[in-house]
Amino acid sequence: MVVKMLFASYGVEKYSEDHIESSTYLLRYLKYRAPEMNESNMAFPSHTDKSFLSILYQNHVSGLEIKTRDGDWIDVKFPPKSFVVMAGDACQAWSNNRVLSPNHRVTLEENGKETRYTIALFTFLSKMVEVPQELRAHEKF
Ligand SMILES: O=C(O)CCC(=O)C(=O)O
Ligand SMILES: [Fe+2]
Repeated sequence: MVVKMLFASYGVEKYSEDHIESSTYLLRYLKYRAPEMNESNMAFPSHTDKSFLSILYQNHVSGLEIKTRDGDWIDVKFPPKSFVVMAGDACQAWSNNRVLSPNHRVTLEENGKETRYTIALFTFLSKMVEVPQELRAHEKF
């Protein structure tokens, strides 16, 4: 569904079925216990995902931050029971840099007591990433 919407928004929906058929999936469960006294609150250092898309679901304990194109770190607010969809490096390559695969990290509240749980579903392409013909011109940065 997300792939269909993404492809449609760039006018290349006709490639979405083929893309979905070539997708593989990895599900990861993450547990972040609250930092102890004098322990770093950087629970997951800054990185980009290598996936095509990353779909995240968290419990009520926040902590995910994303770096914008302007270099500002912003907190990601998950409304209750919602998913966050983030582009990975393969999506940035596929879109010829139109979509940003953002740097992101997880920092926990200094005096927080609660454990953060996340479920992350990563989608990957089982073949070489190919930029659709329609997106090849006008490379965007
Ligand atoms: O726990 C999160 O919200 C992010 C996890 C993450 O960035 C990852 O597993 O690559
Ligand atoms: Fe990540």
